[in-house]
Amino acid sequence: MFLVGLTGSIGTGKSTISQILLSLGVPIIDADAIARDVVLPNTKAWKRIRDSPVFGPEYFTAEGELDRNAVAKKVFADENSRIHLERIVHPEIRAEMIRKIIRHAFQGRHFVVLDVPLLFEKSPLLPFCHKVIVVTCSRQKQIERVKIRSKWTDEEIIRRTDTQMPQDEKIKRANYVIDNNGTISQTEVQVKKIYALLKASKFHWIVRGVFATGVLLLVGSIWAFVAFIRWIL
Ligand SMILES: CC(C)(COP(=O)(O)OP(=O)(O)OC[C@H]1O[C@@H](n2cnc3c(N)ncnc32)[C@H](O)[C@@H]1O)[C@@H](O)C(=O)NCCC(=O)NCCS
Ligand SMILES: Nc1ncnc2c1ncn2[C@@H]1O[C@H](COP(=O)(O)OP(=O)(O)OP(=O)(O)O)[C@@H](O)[C@H]1O
Repeated sequence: MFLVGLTGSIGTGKSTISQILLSLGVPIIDADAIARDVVLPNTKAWKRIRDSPVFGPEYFTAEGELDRNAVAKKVFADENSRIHLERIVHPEIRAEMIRKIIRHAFQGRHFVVLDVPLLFEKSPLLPFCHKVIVVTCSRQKQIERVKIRSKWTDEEIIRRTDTQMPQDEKIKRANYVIDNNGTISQTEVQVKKIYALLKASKFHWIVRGVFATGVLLLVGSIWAFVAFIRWIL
C-alpha cells in the first residue's frame, strides 16, 4: 500500500474530492474528522484543553463540549493560543491517523488518501506520501463557498486562510493539481484521471517488497541471535 496526500486551503474542495474518491472505492483518512473526534468530552485532549490556562470555561458549552466557534475566534486571532491548541491536539490526530493507515495496510489496500488541510504546513506524514494532490480555487470562490456552508464572516475566512501556506506555494509542491473553479462534474473528470494514474501505479509492490524484506531480516536476526545464545550455553 502507498499513501497519497490530499490538501488545499480552506474551502477549496478537499471534502468534495474525497467524496468522489470514496465513491470510486478509495479509502479516505480525514484529518478534520479525526480532529473533531479527539476532542470529544472526556478524551485525553479534551481534558488537557479544559485544564489548560489558555482556554477557560468560556470555551466549553453547557454540555461540556468544546465550543468550536469560541475556540476558532481565539486561535485564529492569536498565534500563541493556536500553537498551544495544536500541541495538544496534533499528536492525538497523528496517532489515530497512523492506526487507521496500519489497519488499511493489513487489509491489503492498493493506496489510501490522507485528506489533511495542513499537510505541507504541519504534517509529519508528508515525507511518507508517494504523491500529493493539491486542490485549488480562487479566493473569491473559497469565500463564497465557505459562506454558504457556515456563518463565518469574510474576515474570519480570510484570517483562517492567512494562517495557511499560500495556494501558489502548495501548487508548486504538488504532484497533481485539481482546479476546482468550475462545476463539480468538471472536477470529477480531473479526479477520475488522477485515480486512473494511481490505480495503474505499481509502487505498492515496491512498498510490499521493502516491508517483506524488513520482516525477513528481523526474523532472521532473531533466529540467528537465539541460535548463537544456545550454542554458547
Ligand atoms: C480551531 C477549531 C476548534 C475550529 O473548529 P471548526 O469546526 O470551526 O473548523 P474545522 O475543524 O472544521 O476546520 C475547518 C478548516 O479550518 C482550517 N484549520 C483548522 N485548524 C487549523 C489550524 N490549526 N491552522 C490553520 N487552519 C486550520 C482547515 O482548513 C480546516 O479544514 C478546529 O479547527 C481545531 O481544533 N483545530 C486544531 C486542529 C487542527 O489543526 N486541525 C486541522 C486538521 S489537522
Ligand atoms: N466545484 C464546486 N462547485 C460548487 N460548489 C462546490 C464545488 N466544490 C465544492 N463546493 C462546495 O463548497 C464548499 C466547500 O467545499 P469542501 O467542503 O469540499 O471544501 P474543503 O476544502 O473540504 O473545506 P474545509 O477546508 O473547510 O475542510 C462545500 O459546501 C461544497 O459543497
